[in-house]
Amino acid sequence: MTFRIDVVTIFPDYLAPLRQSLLGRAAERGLVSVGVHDLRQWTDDVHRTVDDAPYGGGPGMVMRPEPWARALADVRPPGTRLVVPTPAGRPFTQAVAAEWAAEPGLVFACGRYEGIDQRVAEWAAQDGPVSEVSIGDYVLAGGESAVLVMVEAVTRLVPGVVGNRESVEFDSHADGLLEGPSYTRPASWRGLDVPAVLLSGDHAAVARWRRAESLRRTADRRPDLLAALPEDALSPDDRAV
Ligand SMILES: N#Cc1ccccc1Cn1ccc2ccc(-c3cc(N)[nH]n3)cc21
Repeated sequence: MTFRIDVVTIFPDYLAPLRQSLLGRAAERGLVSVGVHDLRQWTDDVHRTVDDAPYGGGPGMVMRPEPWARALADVRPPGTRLVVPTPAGRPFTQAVAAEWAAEPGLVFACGRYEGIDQRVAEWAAQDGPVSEVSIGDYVLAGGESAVLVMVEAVTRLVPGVVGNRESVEFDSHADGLLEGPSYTRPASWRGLDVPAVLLSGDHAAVARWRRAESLRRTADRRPDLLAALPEDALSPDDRAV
């Protein structure tokens, strides 16, 4: 089953990286297919206008609803989730990425200016789920960068895309915690040594150490994640860290 991704934008070249590396190989293998569409294709004036002044006044311009409705009617398979990046969205998280990776595909609407007329999201909800999401608490100039981030996070979770399943199952955030530190050769480098337990060959001790480091790092850098863990997520050993 091919995971289908369509992106509608006024800057199609911005999405060129979607053809590279991991996603490129996944596309060649038929696991993922990507379509990028220029919104201006669905305008009907000589200037190919996609924006207009905001009702109620205020700075900047807002994207007109009609070109979006025409584009989505052509591009979006019925029932496919429409993802609209926005600074005012719900947080996009690893859990959301995993949820979406199990669906048949996604359509992304990349806004620019001050965003897209809100009625587009309302209208689109008639034909399937609509998710207005934020990739972080900062304001970008448009949705394209957010789409590159989300496509990368979602497609690496599509079965078969990442060869070694373990490398995604032990991701940061996969278990609600940050992953701990990683090391490789040499064992001693510029006076800095790899923690001895990792050289011990004692797999149980390594697993305990890694869990402790993950908890320690999460408590230090993201106490909010620790607080959000379900009650039964931490063992007595965990609480001793
Ligand atoms: N909307 C809006 C907006 C509102 C005020 C000022 C500037 C913009 C720019 N903009 C237009 C489209 C668009 C899409 C996504 C983001 C976005 C997502 C995250 N997580 N940060 N920023 C921003 C976007």
